[in-house]
Order: sequence, then C-alpha cells, then structure tokens
Amino acid sequence: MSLEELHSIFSVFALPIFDLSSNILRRTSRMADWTECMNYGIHIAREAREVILHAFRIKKAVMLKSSPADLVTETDQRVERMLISAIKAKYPHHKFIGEESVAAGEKLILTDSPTWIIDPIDGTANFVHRFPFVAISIAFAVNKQTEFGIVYSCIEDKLYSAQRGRGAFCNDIPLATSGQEDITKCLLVTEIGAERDQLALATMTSNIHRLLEIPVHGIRAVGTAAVDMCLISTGGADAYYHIGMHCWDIAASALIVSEAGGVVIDTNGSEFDMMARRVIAASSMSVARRIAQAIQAFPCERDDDPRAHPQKAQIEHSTDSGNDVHKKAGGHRRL
Ligand SMILES: O=P(O)(O)O[C@H]1[C@H](O)[C@@H](O)[C@@H](O)[C@@H](O)[C@@H]1O
Ligand SMILES: [Mg+2]
Ligand SMILES: [Mg+2]
Repeated sequence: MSLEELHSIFSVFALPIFDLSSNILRRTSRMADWTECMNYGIHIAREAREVILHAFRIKKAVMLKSSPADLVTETDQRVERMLISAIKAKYPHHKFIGEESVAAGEKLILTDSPTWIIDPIDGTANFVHRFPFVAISIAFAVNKQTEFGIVYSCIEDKLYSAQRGRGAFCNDIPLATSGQEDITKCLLVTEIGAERDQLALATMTSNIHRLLEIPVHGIRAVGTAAVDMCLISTGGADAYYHIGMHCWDIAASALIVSEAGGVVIDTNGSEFDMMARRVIAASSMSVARRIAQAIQAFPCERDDDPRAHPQKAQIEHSTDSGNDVHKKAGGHRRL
C-alpha cells in the first residue's frame, strides 16, 4: 500500500476522531466542575502570598524589561516558578501562560487545552516601591473560555475569586458592582502602563482629559490592573479602561467583574478579547459604551501575535528607590 493510500485512509478516519475528541473536550468542559482546580489555585496563591509579603519588606534587585517603567524582580520570577511547578505536580497535562515565562522567551499560545494564565506579581512597580497594592492573578481557561479567576491583593489580604456562572466573592463575601448607569456619577480607574513613547503618552493623557470633561466624578490608578478591575466588582469604582495591558493582567479579574454583574468589552465597543490588550470593565453597558465613545486606543500588538514579546530591549543600569536596578541579563532570563 502506497503512502498516499495510507494517508487517505488515515485522513478519512482521523478527522472524525479529531472532531470527536475536541467535541468531547467541549462537552466535558461544559459539564466539568472546576471547583477542585480553583480551590487548589487558591491554596497555592496563599502560599505565594507569604513569599511576596516577606520580599515586600526587604531590598530588591530590580530588572527592566520593555521600558524604564516595566520592572521585574527575582520575586516575580520565583513566585511564577513556584505556582507553575505546584500546578504541574497536580495537573501534569495542563498548559501555562505566565508573564515572566513569556518574557523569558516562551511562546504565548492559548489552545483549547486547560490553561493557567498567571501574573505572579501584578503591580511590580508598587512592589518595588512598597506601595501597598500588589496582587497575584491566576485565571484558568478551557476551550479559550475562562472557567475561574483568582486575584489575591496581598498586602490588603483580599482574595477575590469567581467561577463561571457561580458569582464573584472577596474573602468569601459575595460581590456586586455599583450598577451605575450615569457616566457623570462615575468614579473611574485606569492605568498609565509601562509605555513611555510619545503616541501612547499623548493618547493616555487626552483620554483622561476627555473623560474628565464629560464630567466624571474622578479617575484613579491603583497600579495593578487586576486590583483596579476587582474594585469594579466591589462597587468601589464604576468603570475601568486600559490599553496596553496583557492577558495575564486581566484574564482573572474580567471574569470576577462579569460574575459580579458588570460588563467587560473591548475599548472599540466590540466583544472583550483578552489577547487584544484593550479593555473596558464597567457597572453597566451604558457606562461602558459611553467610555468607548470618548476614548481612543494607541496601536498594540496582540498578545498572541507571534511577532509580539520580542526579547526586551537592554536598558542601562540605574538605581531607584533604595533598590539596585539592573539591566536584564542578556538573552533569555533564567526562570
Ligand atoms: O506589574 P505588572 O505585572 O507588570 O503589570 C502592570 C503593568 O506592568 C503596568 O504597565 C500596568 O499596565 C499595570 O496596570 C499592570 O498591572
Ligand atoms: Mg501585571
Ligand atoms: Mg506581573
């Protein structure tokens, strides 16, 4: 039998089997209860918090990534290593997207497989400066749909969590957004991310100007996208918008907001896409749409664009806030 004949027989049978297996995965993920997985995620987040609390108080070696404002420390890398190895030990077939693994050169690919999306320290600049808003963000997706999200605001000791279809909680207390529908009665949160190029800075400042002149009650920035968005789920703020963040910053908190009754959309008004690096999370669709109408986005490569995440530029040595700031070691950083 020729190779072609073998291939044609195989392809006749393979396709249905492939379809069958991906359909089975879809059906099982719908039926699957990921509670046990989420509880394990919460358990390891609590362990990781202890490492962060200890390191928060001591002097840090700080490395730079894509800009003088894009910081990373040994603790970011150690916590991500700790989380991933703990998950691999229990769920060896699960996949991972980790901020510092991607920064060290791993490809960012979200498949239908069970995938943990991890930001070991969201708010690294806060961590370096001992500004007390530092979070661990862990999302879990199957078939590219987030099944649960965990955001642990470590210094505040506030553990936010949500499982798809089962509500959102902070330290086990149910959460609900403000439900505010009038933009002029809104307190907004946003982030001035790590971008320092002129277009990004001009866009961010003009967005703030346009929103303030609506007017809105105010605009805040906590320094961690994950905590910013969790504040929407508590009703403590009414809407969050951001351009330039990454999937690991917001995958968990996007589910927490929607499970608290909020809405999460793209800044262009379309459906939220965690890889697009643009988000509006709000107490109501009317507020979300009003913000989408007011703001502009600057261009960002999608997180899942193979050309994204080039090796970060080497930035010169400098010292900062009592910490030693080092340029990133050449090539891939060890994790
Ligand atoms: O602290 P990170 O995990 O790097 O995330 C930060 C990000 O670096 C910064 O640019 C802002 O977008 C913050 O909102 C993120 O949380
Ligand atoms: Mg982050
Ligand atoms: Mg981080």
